[in-house]
Amino acid sequence: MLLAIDCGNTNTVFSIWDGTKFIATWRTSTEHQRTADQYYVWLSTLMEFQKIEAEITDVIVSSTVPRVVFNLRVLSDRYFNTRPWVVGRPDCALPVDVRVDAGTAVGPDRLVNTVAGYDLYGGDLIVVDFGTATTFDVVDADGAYVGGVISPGVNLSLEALHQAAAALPHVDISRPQRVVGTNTVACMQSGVFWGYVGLVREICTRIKAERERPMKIVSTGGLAPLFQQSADLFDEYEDDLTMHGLTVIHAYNTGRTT
Ligand SMILES: Nc1ncnc2c1ncn2[C@@H]1O[C@H](COP(=O)(O)OP(=O)(O)OP(=O)(O)O)[C@@H](O)[C@H]1O
Ligand SMILES: CC(C)(CO)[C@@H](O)C(=O)NCCC(=O)O
Ligand SMILES: [K+]
Repeated sequence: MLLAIDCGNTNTVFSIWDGTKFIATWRTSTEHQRTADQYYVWLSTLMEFQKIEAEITDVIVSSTVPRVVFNLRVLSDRYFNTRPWVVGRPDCALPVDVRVDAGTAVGPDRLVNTVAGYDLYGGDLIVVDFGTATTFDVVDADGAYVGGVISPGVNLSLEALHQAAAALPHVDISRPQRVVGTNTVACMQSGVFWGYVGLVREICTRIKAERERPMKIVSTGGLAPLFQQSADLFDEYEDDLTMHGLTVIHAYNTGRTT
């Protein structure tokens, strides 16, 4: 079975893929100090607890944090006796082209989202991922990643207000009832929530205009459903787009589904 690891700047997600479905998914915070042994203790405890008797034969990693890759490699070598596929490394081929300025190291999560989006919906796509940053990945008609947009993430925006202004509290995002807030928290939520609705709509409209063609918009990431409720921002929502992309890239490189 395949262990797929999606390491973001905030959270790292581990999923086990049996060739047709994910049989388990676990999330932990991303910490580059965590060693291979620590990962294994954590993983094996959860597997035991959930009575999952999966024999991991393959590992694939997408990491936006370069420093964690070393320990994930050791985890794979030492405990699963397999060399991991690492997205973005030359020996891990992608089923799509990457057409960007020379020397640009595109975030592996964005490449994986591109592959996943193209696999599920075909080309001429905008993939919007609400993670630490909110990214827009533009997928050409032939599936190529051709660039995109990086915006500050929703939680990051709220946190920045709290960090920079002495009187602004820590606030969690939610959809405010009204635009005009009558207390500090409501004012902050309104600014970020409705500001974000506008940001997403404006960026997608401009991408479509710049490319002069209709494009399907696919959203993913923890906060995507919150924004989908409020307006017709997206055509599709996928809760585990990145994980799906990892299985596609693994199959492309090995010729096996698991
Ligand atoms: N209704 C909600 N309100 C606040 N936060 C939410 C809500 N729903 C999901 N989340 C948050 O969304 C996050 C999941 O998003 P996702 O995994 O896409 O990105 P991330 O882990 O924050 O970022 P990265 O992938 O860059 O590490 C979780 O941290 C969770 O706290
Ligand atoms: C933008 C993030 C942080 C989103 O996770 C990640 O994709 C990244 O670190 N990207 C590198 C720069 C780029 O994608 O062009
Ligand atoms: K993510």
